[in-house]
Amino acid sequence: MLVRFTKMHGLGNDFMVLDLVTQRVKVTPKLVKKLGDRNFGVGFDQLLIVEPPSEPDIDFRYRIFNQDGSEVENCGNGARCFAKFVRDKRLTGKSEVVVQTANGQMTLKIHPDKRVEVNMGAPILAPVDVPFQADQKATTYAIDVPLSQGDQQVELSAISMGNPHGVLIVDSTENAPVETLGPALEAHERFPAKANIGFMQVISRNEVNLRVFERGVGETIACGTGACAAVVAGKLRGVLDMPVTVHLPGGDLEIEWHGEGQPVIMTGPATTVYEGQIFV
Ligand SMILES: N[C@@H](CCC[C@H](N)C(=O)O)C(=O)O
Repeated sequence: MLVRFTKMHGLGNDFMVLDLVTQRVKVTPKLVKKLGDRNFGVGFDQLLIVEPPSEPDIDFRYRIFNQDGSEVENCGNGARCFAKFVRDKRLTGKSEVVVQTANGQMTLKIHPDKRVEVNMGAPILAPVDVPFQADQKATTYAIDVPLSQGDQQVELSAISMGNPHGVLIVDSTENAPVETLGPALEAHERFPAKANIGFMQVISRNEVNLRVFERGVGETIACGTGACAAVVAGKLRGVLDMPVTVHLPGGDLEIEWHGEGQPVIMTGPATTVYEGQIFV
């Protein structure tokens, strides 16, 4: 069967977007892995699926698969591309749409300057809901990380933006041990659903550098939910004021969060690369 798709990116975090409002495809982990292969398929960090809503107050259902075939709860950069996609494909005439993810709702708003603002909802801080194994809620947790050269202790904040994140503060993102600590923490036993791991360098109270080792992918050049989790961690740790510019290897995001119970607002670009068709 020939399937239409669009290749997009949000600051270089790249996506294959499938419209399952007007076409039918059985999406399996095996198919996702095949399509996500950068040598034998289309290649992407995440596959984004646009589906009709299951409730009347929602515009679309938004599903996300990592390159390794796992279905996940959220993708921030993908959300901005989702908004551009449904407008460009005339699946909606609205410039503000409400989407349903596996873990909640998000509102996506296209600005006149074409940047997309996403209301990501309130971060989840209770360890059991991240999920993160801890006796009680804290701003940071000290955890032992088994590495081939011996155990290392790190301090991290455990935050869910619908999907689980661990955020570490480092002196410099350039020299951060992303390749070693990233995979070890992603699969750490205290994150039972695994986690995305962010390495944040605080430049000033309104500016940070960030690298993210993404669950199910590896290091990507931008992670939207990772940027939101990092800003939440920085505010909880008393080192950031709002708004915050997050410099990721692929470009900048503007993030705002005003405290517990409040939604995180993320604003940034969404880009279409090309349209394609592939036999599945
Ligand atoms: N690239 C993303 C996050 C995608 C999902 C993540 N890898 C997970 O497994 O939770 C973003 O921009 O937020």
